[in-house]
Amino acid sequence: MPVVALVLAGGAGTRMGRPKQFLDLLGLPALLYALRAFEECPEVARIYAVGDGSRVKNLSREAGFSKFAGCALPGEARSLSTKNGLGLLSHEPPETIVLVHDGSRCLLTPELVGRVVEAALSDGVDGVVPAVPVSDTIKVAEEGAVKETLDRTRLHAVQTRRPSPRGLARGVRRLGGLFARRHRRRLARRGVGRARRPRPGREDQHQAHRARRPDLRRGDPRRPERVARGGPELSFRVGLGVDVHAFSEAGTGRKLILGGVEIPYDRGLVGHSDADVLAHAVTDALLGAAGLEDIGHYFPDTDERFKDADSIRLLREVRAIVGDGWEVANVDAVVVCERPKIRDHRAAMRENLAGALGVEPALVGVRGTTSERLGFTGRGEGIAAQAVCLLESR
Ligand SMILES: Nc1ccn([C@@H]2O[C@H](COP(=O)(O)O)[C@@H](O)[C@H]2O)c(=O)n1
Ligand SMILES: C[C@@]1(CO)OP(=O)(O)OP(=O)(O)OC[C@H]1O
Repeated sequence: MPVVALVLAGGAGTRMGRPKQFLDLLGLPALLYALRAFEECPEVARIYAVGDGSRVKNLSREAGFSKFAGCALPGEARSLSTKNGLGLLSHEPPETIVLVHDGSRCLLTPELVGRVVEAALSDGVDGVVPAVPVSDTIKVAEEGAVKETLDRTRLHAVQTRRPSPRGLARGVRRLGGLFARRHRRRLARRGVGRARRPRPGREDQHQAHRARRPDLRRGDPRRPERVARGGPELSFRVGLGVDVHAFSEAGTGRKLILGGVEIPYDRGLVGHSDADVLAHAVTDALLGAAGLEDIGHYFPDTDERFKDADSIRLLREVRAIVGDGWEVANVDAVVVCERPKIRDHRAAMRENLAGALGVEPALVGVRGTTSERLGFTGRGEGIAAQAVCLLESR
């Protein structure tokens, strides 16, 4: 019975901000590992894909793969991509087993593919999913209250999409992919048809962003975030922000704003905006971590729109510019001045900054220090602030 793979590689990576299947993993795109697992599995005769045809084809050619047989365009939804892919299989014999796989699940091994095929070939099986037993305690909660603790001996965490619907190609040819799927579901609702059988998977077969291979532990220089230096493919990025503002003369009525908090003091800081030196340092740290331009690029001090601007609002705008592909792991900031002492305002500052960043205040540190009367901060001429921001890709 022929076995073919259909690798879905057309996702835009909306949640992560870029296509996961092309993330750099030890110098190679994640997708290549998924394709290789099928290439090296003797049971698989051909590999089809859904995605950017020329990119997938080049990847296969450069890797010397011999089984690549064609690529279909992605659809707007995952189900439509699968349908497009299944459309490529019209010339395959009706009894073909189709291994449908998500191309971003790159730690698949030829052995696991082989085990799935073996299970799919056994009698009475309609489909197979690789899964691992759940080791966590799973509770059902409603409105914050625990309702039930599930019996985990019955639970399996499924590691990939439905990989081997036997005869699906035949169904697709006759009925169209979506109908075939709906048809199957209707039968299942009625209790007709055969259940999909979970197949023992391996914990390390998860998607790229959840990879837990024991040989790629944190600190190992081969971990993806370490090897892809400097490029946009890093999983973590750090940024540093530094800012300085001079004190106004006493009695001008200029407010002193730090981290969005108005601090009672006889002098404020001079600036085009509200001169919130702390918010500016955090903003630049965030921009730096995201590999973007600096604060002055987005909010020029020649633009009247930013005259006396609320810098916490500007930080919120920058957080939106950075986008959902990055999660703020944490921020830490230091304010340098002899006076005023900021210790009583730190909690409010952390709350304001965290609110603009869309994270919990616990992830934003703010501390104050003097410069032991040295330098311009020591002479009370102004305030300096520094911040670091760590971003983690989603
Ligand atoms: N602007 C400041 C400066 C200092 N603090 C607090 O005082 C502690 C001691 O500062 P040193 O510079 O003398 O080490 C510092 O750890 C802060 O708790 C402050 O709140 N605001
Ligand atoms: C936010 C802005 C807007 O003019 O604030 P400024 O008060 O000018 O502060 P600075 O830190 O010198 O530069 C950042 C500017 O983009």
